[in-house]
Amino acid sequence: KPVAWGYEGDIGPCNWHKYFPKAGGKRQSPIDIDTSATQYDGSFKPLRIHYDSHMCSSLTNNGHTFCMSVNSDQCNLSGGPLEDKYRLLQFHCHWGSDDTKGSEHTVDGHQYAAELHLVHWNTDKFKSADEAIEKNQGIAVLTAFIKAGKEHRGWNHVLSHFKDIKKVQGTSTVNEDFNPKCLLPENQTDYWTYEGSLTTPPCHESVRFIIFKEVVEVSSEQLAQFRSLCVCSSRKRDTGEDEHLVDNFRPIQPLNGRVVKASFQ
Ligand SMILES: NS(=O)(=O)c1c2ccccc2cc2ccccc12
Ligand SMILES: [Zn+2]
Repeated sequence: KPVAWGYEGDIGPCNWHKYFPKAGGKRQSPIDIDTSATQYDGSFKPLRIHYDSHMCSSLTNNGHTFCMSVNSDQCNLSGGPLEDKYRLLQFHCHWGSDDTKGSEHTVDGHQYAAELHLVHWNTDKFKSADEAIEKNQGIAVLTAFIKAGKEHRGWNHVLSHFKDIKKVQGTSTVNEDFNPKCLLPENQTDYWTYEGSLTTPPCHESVRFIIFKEVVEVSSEQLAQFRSLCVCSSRKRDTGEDEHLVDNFRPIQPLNGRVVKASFQ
C-alpha cells in the first residue's frame, strides 16, 4: 500500500525519512544556491535541447502537482555537464499560496513564485525511466525560476487544460502543436548545475539539476491558475471549501560539501 506523503503536518517533509529513508541522504534537493560559492566550469559544452512540437502528451493532477507527461522519443537533452543523452519524460511545477514563495531552490536565500522542472531520463545508460529514476546519473532536470510579471503566452497552452484536471487524477490529452521549449528562458547558456535528488518521495539521489539563471515571467493571474488545482477528489475543509494545491515545495536541504558549478563567470 503506497505510503501517503504531503507538504504539511505529520506526512510533511520533516517526516518523509521515516518511510522514505533516502530523504535523509547526503545529496538531497532542493538547495540554496550561494552565488558567492559557485565554481565556474569552463569545460561545459553547449547545452543541446532538441524538442519537437508534434508530440502528443497528457496532463494529470497527481495530487502533488500537475504533470505534463510527454511520450516522444524526439525530445532530447545532451551537452552541458551531461555525458549522456537524456529523453524528456514529463514536466511539472512547484508553487506557493502567494507570489512571495513557491520555488524549491533559492538563490542567495531568495525564493521565487514558482519553479518549472523538465524531467529527462538517461537513454544511453538505462532501458526505462523507472530504472533510471533510481540510479546515479539516471535523471536530468532542466529548471527555470518563475516570477510574477507580464503574461506568458506559452503557458496558456498548458493552463487552458487546467479546468479538466482540477480534481486529483483528472487527466486531459494535449495534442495541440505545443513545444515545451517555449517555457524556458531566452538565455540557455547561463546556468548552475549540481548533483541532487528527487525533491519528492522516494527522494532517489539520481538527479543532475541544471538551473537557468534567467527568470521567466508569468502574470499573477496565471500563477493564480496554478493554485486552482485541488489536492484531493473528495476531502473538503469543514467550511465545505475545496482544498487547493499550494506550497508544494520541499524546504532546502544541507549541501554537505557539494559544489554548485556555474556555466558562466
Ligand atoms: N521534483 S522532481 O523533479 O524531483 C520530481 C521527479 C524527478 C524525477 C523523476 C520523477 C519525478 C516525479 C515527480 C512527481 C511529482 C513532483 C516532483 C517530481
Ligand atoms: Zn519538481
